[in-house]
Amino acid sequence: MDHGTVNPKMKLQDQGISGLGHVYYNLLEQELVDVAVERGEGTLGKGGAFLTTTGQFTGRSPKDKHVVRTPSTENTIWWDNNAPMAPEAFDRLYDDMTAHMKGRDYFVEDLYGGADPAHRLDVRIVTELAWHGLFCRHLLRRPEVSELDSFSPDFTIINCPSFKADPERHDCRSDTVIALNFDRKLILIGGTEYAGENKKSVFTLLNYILPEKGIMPMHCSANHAKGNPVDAAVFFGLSGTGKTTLSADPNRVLIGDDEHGWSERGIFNFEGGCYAKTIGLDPEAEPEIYATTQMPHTVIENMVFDPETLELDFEDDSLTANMRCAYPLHYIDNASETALGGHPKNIIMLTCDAFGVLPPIARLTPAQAMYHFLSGFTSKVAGTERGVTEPEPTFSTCFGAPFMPRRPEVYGELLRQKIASHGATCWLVNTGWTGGAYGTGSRMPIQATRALLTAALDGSLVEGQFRKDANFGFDVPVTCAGVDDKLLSPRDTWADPSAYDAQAQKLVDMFAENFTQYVPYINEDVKAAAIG
Ligand SMILES: Nc1ncnc2c1ncn2[C@@H]1O[C@H](COP(=O)(O)OP(=O)(O)O)[C@@H](O)[C@H]1O
Ligand SMILES: C=C(OP(=O)(O)O)C(=O)O
Ligand SMILES: [Mn+2]
Repeated sequence: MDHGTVNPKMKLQDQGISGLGHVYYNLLEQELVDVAVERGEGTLGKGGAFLTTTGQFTGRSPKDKHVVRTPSTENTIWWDNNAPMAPEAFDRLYDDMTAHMKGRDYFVEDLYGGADPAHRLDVRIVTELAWHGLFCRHLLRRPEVSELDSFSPDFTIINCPSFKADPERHDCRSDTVIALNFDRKLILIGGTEYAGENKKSVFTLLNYILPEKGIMPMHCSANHAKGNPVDAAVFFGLSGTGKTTLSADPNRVLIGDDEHGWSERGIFNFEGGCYAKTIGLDPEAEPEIYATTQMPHTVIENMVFDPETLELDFEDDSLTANMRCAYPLHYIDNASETALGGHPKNIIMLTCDAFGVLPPIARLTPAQAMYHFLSGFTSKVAGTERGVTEPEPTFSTCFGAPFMPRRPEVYGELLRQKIASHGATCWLVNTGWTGGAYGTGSRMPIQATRALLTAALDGSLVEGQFRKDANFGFDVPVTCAGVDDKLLSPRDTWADPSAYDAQAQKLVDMFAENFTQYVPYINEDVKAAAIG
């Protein structure tokens, strides 16, 4: 087999990493699939997809993620949210990991994050698993072949699942570790095969770097109106709230499904691909995403399949509810070629409310938007983090606390300024429960969410009538084409309205208690928008 398509001038030994077995530089998708199958990392699936499992960990390990504490990060990192690691411990981790790597084969992919050339970050990913290289080629962005020869990474990520960290030596919590060192421009990942750690560590990196350039990094999906990139929308949301599902809208152009920046020029995707959950994926409701599961090189992670027919089982969650497929953006028919959009006209904050209290959509004033952005109320859904087995209500600030190295107000202030300068309309959308809490009610019908979003984005919803919500103070439409009026009034969807009132009051109190931490940092208008 002809390995190594583009050998960059800068090799791993030029970065001080030597003694490895064979190093494969910048293999392309088909070669990575072939090598991965040859090495027994997985199975060739229908249509040329690659099927694999990740063993013990099938979701992120947020508690094992560390940031190295040095004079340069001491005052910039939000230490309440990011576990520190001593620089000497990181140095030992690096030495031990690179010693462990000796004699083993590795895959290097030179890629970048950020579709806007002015703000892109060149990242070298060194992986022990060939299919992690493939995953990163899908999820990150690919330089032109002509750029590879002179590629010089701004940051290097080493992902070595067979390496087990030692909490004593490495100042970490378990044998799984994700360690970000902003001074040494290195990220080390060990002890987990879950591919999502790769992309979310690049995201965390960009969340650290971009605010200093005045760019708002966002845990959101994005799309724009057909033929009109200026009419863009972003959909903030923690994992499982519907970013990927709702941004793939046959009537709009997909910019990206998970991570974007908002600069003075508009929005840009950080990534080049999508990472969709496949549990219960319905070919009728989600035809675009469904189709990718049988396309060449798509990575199918932790799905049960029939070994004879290779038929995927979209219902069997015995490995995890967080089963996934990863594919490049262009696998979705109506994806943007540039991955760029204008300043968003609409900002949607997705919340998966397991209490069944919040309405399916509400319009927010800029101050209310800031309140909800800092609060980040939603649920952790099953499987996306270790130990989560049913929807677990949480306040995840910026709708992505696990990926925010800086204090929430840093991101909040950037968003506030951008909304004020560009006049976006803001919405809160509940994709969680209706008719009762998790256990008694049901998940919000996707068709209803889609109809509400269509009306919000085409401008028709703002033209209609609204009621002010007694508990939360935001405006809720009373009617919308294609949606049962009753659904818009959550109290009426509950069998027992007084039980709704009690649950709503509980949620109001939770909001109030959670928000006290932000009060010292916010403007008067946001204080006035506070709930409870
Ligand atoms: N009303 C709804 N809106 C969005 N997603 C929904 C809704 N009801 C159920 N779902 C399911 O919730 C999951 C959302 O996951 P996904 O779109 O991957 O979220 P994210 O990209 O934010 O992690 C999908 O499995 C989707 O089918
Ligand atoms: C990959 C992830 O992101 P999301 O579920 O938001 O797509 C994750 O949270 O591990
Ligand atoms: Mn997603």
